[in-house]
Amino acid sequence: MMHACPDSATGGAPATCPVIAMRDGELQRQLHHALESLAASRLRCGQLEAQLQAGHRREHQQRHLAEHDDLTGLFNRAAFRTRVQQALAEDNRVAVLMLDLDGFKQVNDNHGHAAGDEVLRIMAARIGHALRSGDVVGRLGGDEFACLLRNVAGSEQLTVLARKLALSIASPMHVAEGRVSLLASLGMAVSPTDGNSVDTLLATADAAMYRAKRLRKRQGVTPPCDGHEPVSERTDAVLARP
Ligand SMILES: Nc1nc2c(ncn2[C@@H]2O[C@H](COP(=O)(O)OP(=O)(O)OP(=O)(O)O)[C@@H](O)[C@H]2O)c(=O)[nH]1
Repeated sequence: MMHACPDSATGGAPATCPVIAMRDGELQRQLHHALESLAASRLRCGQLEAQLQAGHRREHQQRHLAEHDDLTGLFNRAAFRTRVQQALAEDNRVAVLMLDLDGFKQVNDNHGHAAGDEVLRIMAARIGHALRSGDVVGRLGGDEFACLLRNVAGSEQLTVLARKLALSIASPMHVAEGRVSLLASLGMAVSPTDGNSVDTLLATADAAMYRAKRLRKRQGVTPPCDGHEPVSERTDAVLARP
């Protein structure tokens, strides 16, 4: 059966429309085919979207692995350095606080390596809790941690933080059915006073930390001292300068 359909090209005059002219069965077959293609396309779109999301997840995981320390979940040394670099490019006053546990080796020796791992995880969490939400914490290796503080207001803020950290770290913990109480030696450097590069800031904070450690060892300081004295000395010395 032939149908007439309006044709705008002929000014609305009826014209023969070959598609409509097909048999109803043929139209249904083509409609069915079109719907099948549509369903297949939707399925393919869904599969592509899932593949894309899996790719993004893999990329995110790989980036996370590349930037984070497995044991504590903190930034690793390279990622921490990158954050310091970014902070120096954006902020005037950036402080790096370096921290190394004292006598940590004894934990491994006395309680086992797994207990040592647990202590490192607990210390990482304690350091994170002591900081503001925008601050950055990294584990530079072994029992050495570093904090990056941006928009540092002044020496008082750093002194308060150093004491808070030292006290938090020193509080006893229970691991492997034993009680562990450790101190940490801290050192810090502030830009621009102590330098404007990642290397200088980290090296200055590191040197300050080792001075604090040497001092502590000379003094034979042991827990339950809160361990902040060398830090406040260092803080005052750094921030007293114009
Ligand atoms: N459990 C555990 N131990 C580690 C890890 N990484 C490093 N260590 C150990 O941590 C210790 C760090 O060495 P030191 O800093 O010299 O030990 P310390 O007793 O703290 O010495 P001081 O800093 O001089 O007080 C070494 O014994 C390492 O084997 C780790 O991921 N897990």
